[in-house]
Amino acid sequence: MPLLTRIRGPRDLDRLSLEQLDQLAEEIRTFLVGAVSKTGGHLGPNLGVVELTIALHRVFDSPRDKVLFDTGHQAYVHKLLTGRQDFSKLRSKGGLSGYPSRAESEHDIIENSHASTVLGWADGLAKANELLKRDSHVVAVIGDGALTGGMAWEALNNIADAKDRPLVIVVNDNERSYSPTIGGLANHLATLRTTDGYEKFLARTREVLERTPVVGKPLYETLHGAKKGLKDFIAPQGMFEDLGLKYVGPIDGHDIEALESALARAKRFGGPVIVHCLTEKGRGYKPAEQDEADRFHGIGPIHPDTGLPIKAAAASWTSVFGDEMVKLGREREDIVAITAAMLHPVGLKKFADAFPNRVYDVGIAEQHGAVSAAGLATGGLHPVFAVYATFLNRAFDQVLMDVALHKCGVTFVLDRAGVTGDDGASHNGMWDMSMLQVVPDLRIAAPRDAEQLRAQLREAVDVDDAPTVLRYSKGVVGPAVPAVGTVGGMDVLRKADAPVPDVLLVSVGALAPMCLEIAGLLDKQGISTTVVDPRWVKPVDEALAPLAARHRVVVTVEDNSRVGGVGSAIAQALRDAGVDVPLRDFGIPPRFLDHASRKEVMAEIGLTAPDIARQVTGLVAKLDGGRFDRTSATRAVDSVETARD
Ligand SMILES: Cc1ncc(C[n+]2csc(CCOP(=O)(O)OP(=O)(O)O)c2C)c(N)n1
Ligand SMILES: CC(=O)[C@@H](O)[C@H](O)COP(=O)(O)O
Ligand SMILES: [Mg+2]
Repeated sequence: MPLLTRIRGPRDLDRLSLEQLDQLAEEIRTFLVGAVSKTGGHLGPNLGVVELTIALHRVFDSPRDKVLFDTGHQAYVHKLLTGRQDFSKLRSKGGLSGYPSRAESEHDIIENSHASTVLGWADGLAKANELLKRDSHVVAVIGDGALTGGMAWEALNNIADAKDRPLVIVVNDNERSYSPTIGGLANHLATLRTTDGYEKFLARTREVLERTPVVGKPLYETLHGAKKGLKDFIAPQGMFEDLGLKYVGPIDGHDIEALESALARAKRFGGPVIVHCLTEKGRGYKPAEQDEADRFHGIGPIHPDTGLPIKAAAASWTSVFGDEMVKLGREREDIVAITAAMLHPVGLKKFADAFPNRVYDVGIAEQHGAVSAAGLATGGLHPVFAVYATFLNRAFDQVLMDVALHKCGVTFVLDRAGVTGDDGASHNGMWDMSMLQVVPDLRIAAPRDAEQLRAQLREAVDVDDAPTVLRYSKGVVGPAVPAVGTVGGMDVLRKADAPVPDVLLVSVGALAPMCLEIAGLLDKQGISTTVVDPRWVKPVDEALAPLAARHRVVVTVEDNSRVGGVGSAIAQALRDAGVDVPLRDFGIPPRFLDHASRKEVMAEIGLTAPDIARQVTGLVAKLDGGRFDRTSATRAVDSVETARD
């Protein structure tokens, strides 16, 4: 990589000729395939923005000028050009983040990997530049998928209002989110893509007319002056133009010279301007180009020559959900599915194949998805909105005020709940069970294994007068964890072998195997433990308080924030029931977690069996300091119904 290794910062690009820039682009593609095939990551999106990112850093002067990326999954090339070329530990602990990171570089601004926020950031930065009279440009790169998000349009509405506030918006249009981008906007962009750009027409006309003596120049001026009508006729740009935004394009997003020319013009424009670039996701790497599903949007480690995964996919929580949805779809015609531009990742592809007119891809528009679900439910259907837990954050008010307030039977299935790890802070599904605790009548289930996922999904879709939520982890589904009894609606996973058990351990969702391991470790300390799985964690099961009263201490373990999570809700339920048994809640601390593997993050935050067992042992030891009279406790064992044969 003779050229790439010589690029230590964006200014090193200035001395390269066009031929060398094309060579650099090839070197970057080779680098990306070689590096990301080892680590996994967003190969497709980054292969699509090689020339675009080179041109951006040639025309704009980062970090004085701010180069912003929406979602940030397509910022690998930006990292390569801004002094970060060691991708050996990409997305791993201590290695480069898979997204922009302020800790890594002054060239990075937005770390949030939630889509459709870049234009808001750009609007704010442009306003600050204007007010502080700062000589700095703002250029925001937003994908056609992210442009389907409502926040992008809220920002555009503001940006278009300030005709003299410089701001360059680059639409990176590769016609896809994961799947082909949907909706009216996508169709409009397609119109812009397919017509021969007005700019090209004008450039050609100027050439001809300037060679035409006498009438040529005035005629050109007239033509240029009639731009609105002319533009709509030659290259309908209605939407952006009608918003008052200057539109430049469509530009070949793989032609560095054309890109630089368009970006330079946009930079000089002195107001808000959109540069519409046509790119190809996965460009230059056949396996990605030929990947119909999502052009290698996000991959695990692969064989670089074939693009085939190194590890075969094992049964995941997602696949268990997807298969059960197909069965449900056959049994109940009222069941419909919603996805926010993530049909495959949330496991709805099979449902879509089986029931093509009963699945709605709303684009990257989770808020709309939730409100639309309220409409679907009110219209007599039962929508199942499958979405990553962290992406539901932005639809909180819609869940509260549209779905719950109107008692709509909507089921939200939250994939990637809990610590996800390598996608960094904004991808952990660590807020859902806190956020949703405050939604009246909403019920939350946290399945511990595949059988419980199937069962709880069926229970959820049977509720037609309130929202229900299922949440489960990323990746391979855990081992089957059978119940040995029940108490109320809760499953007993392990009965204490003492008449007055020490610990009632409340295990939430997929952490059941770890909780059983904790109980085993406590056994070795002579501490007896009952392990229960509430199954439905909201509302708190009525049998929990009386059961707690028969133990010396309650311990809750959840893959959610400690703040306002299940542990907090159970503590409140015990207080309300007048049961003052000490409670210790284990969960994710309320802080942003740096990227690392899930296992590493869980260890870092102490959500491991040894860590928890150690703390519980200390707790019980304190109780044994004489504060607790064992004889006063009644027998707990008989309160557990013996397991059905
Ligand atoms: C709020 C939100 N919902 C969903 C996602 C998951 N997601 C990440 S990238 C992506 C597709 C983005 O498409 P586009 O903006 O066109 O970028 P491209 O990958 O095509 O470059 C989606 C849906 C997200 N990051 N944020
Ligand atoms: C950038 C983005 O939000 C998605 O591509 C996300 O990285 C996917 O995560 P999974 O790999 O867990 O599906
Ligand atoms: Mg796209």
